[in-house]
Parts: sequence; structure tokens; C-alpha cells
Amino acid sequence: MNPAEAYVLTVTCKSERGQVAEISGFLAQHGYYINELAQFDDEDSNRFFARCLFRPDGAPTFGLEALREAFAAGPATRFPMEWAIHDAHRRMRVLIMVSKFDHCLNDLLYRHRTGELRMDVTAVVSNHPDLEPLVRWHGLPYVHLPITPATKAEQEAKLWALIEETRSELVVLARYMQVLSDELCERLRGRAINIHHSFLPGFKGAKPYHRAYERGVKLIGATAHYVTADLDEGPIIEQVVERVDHTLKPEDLVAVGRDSENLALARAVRLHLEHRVFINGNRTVVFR
Ligand SMILES: Nc1nc2c(c(=O)[nH]1)N[C@@H](CN(C=O)c1ccc(C(=O)N[C@@H](CCC(=O)O)C(=O)O)cc1)CN2
Repeated sequence: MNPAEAYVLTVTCKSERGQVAEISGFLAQHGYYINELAQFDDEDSNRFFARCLFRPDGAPTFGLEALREAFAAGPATRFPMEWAIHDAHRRMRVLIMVSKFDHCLNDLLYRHRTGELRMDVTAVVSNHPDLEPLVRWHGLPYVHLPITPATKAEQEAKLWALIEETRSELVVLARYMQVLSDELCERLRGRAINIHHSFLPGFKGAKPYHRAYERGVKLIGATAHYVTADLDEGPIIEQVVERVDHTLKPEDLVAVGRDSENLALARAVRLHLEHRVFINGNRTVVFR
């Protein structure tokens, strides 16, 4: 559990000696105590990643905005970096997208209602009307945006307007069965998560469970990943696998897979909400 007043610093930069000392010294100097510090140095990319949970220790020098300004002028200048300081208790604004499959949506909304996923759901958007009753039961806005190949651009324009109007920070594709355009993927880079119903890179594309059955696999899985223009190729955040055997038909694999999809997506959303995921090329660094 985070302290009553807590902040999360995220840093990505070129690997150089003195970075950890610079960060920890800066926070200590300005009256903050470090509760957690996770770091990773990727020797292949020569990139450094860090996540620091910290709190005021007595009367700190700054408020949050002044702290950000001081960090920008201090450590972030000495070590050019991508960084952010988040209020650890601020709830991220999340827009969920669905089609007709309801298991991932149902699971996310349950975890939201019970407080497990500390987020503000801004809206549930679907290209079908089917799931409106479930969403209304949760007291959340449901926006039906039908789509056809001829209306795809118009539908995505409405979707983007909604994302901006609701100030949504994260978009979750909870078995949304439409391919997002390259432009929308770019606009949502690093803040759109999809659940694919296979243990990627196996069985990309359509009907993975049927193809897994034909292949006679002994494990099936689900993969939560960031959305990119390359279908099902985005940086992987979380994966869950489940043992299966020769007695299971495709429809049985679909049923077994639903639990894996729910768990992989919920874990990935939580990791993102807590600023634990860093994109590292086509991979991720995840501070669990
Ligand atoms: N640009 C991206 N868009 C989407 C991704 C992605 O990684 N990049 N993930 C998919 C989810 N998905 C598999 O997990 C997937 C969904 C839908 C399709 C597809 O071919 N859909 C058809 C329409 C199908 C229908 O109307 O029922 C289409 O878009 O023409 C492929 C993969 C979500 N989007």
C-alpha cells in the first residue's frame, strides 16, 4: 500500500554512472524519503530504466509542480532523460473498448467496482449495442460507435474526439475486434492496451484457439500488449498460460482461454496504472 502522500518518478535515459546517486540525492536533499526504487540497465540498448516511489519526510522543500521544475533543472538536465513524476494516488482516466465478447469487460468492471483497479472509467465504447446493459448496470457511460469499412475513418474520428473530450489517458481494447488505423495507433502510442487470445508470438491473427487445437498444443495462453500498427506485434506487457490436453475441443479451449485473457489484461492494466511498465524498443521493462 502506498503512503498517504506518495509520488512515482519514472526515468528512462542513456546508461551513465551516477544516475541513481543523482536521483536519490536530489530527493533526499529536498526532503523526500524513498520507499521503493527499482532499476534496470539494458546492456543491449544501453538504456537505463528506473521507477521510484517516494514520500515527503517532514516538511519538503517544494510542492509537486515546483519539485517537477527543480527535477527538470537538476537531474533531468545533468542526465538527459524521459521522465515523469506522478501522484501515486491520482486515478488514471481509462476508456474501454469492446465488441461482443463480454468476459474481459465484465472482469475489468468487477475489478473497478471492487476497487482492485484504481481507475476512473470515462466510457465504454463499442461497435455493437450488445453490452450496453452490463455497462449501464455499473452506472457507466456506454457509447455505441458502429463501424463498417466505408465508415471506419468517420468512426475513428468520433472515437478520437471522445478520447479527448473525456481526457482519457489509457485506452483498453477488451476484445475489441476492429483493427485501429495506423494514425490512431500513433496517437495512442504507449497508452492503448490490447488483449490477444493466444500466447504470442504463437497464433497471431484470427481464430487462435482453433489453430491451437489443430496444432495439438499442450499450453494455450493470452497476451496483453501495447497496440501498434503491426497487428498483435506491440510490446508485450503480461502473459498468462494454461495447460490443456487432447480431450479439449476448440470450444473448450475458448472457455479455458477466457480466464487467461481476463487475468492477463487485468494485470497489464494494473501495471500500467501504477506506472510500472516501460517501453524498450519492441519489448517492455516491467517493475512488478
Ligand atoms: N492496429 C491494431 N489494431 C488492433 C490490434 C493491434 O494489435 N493493432 N489488436 C486487435 C485485436 N485483434 C486481435 O487480438 C484483432 C481484432 C480484429 C481483427 C480483424 O481482422 N477485424 C476485422 C473485422 C472483424 C469483425 O468485424 O468482426 C477488421 O478490422 O477488418 C484482427 C485482430 C484490435 N485492434
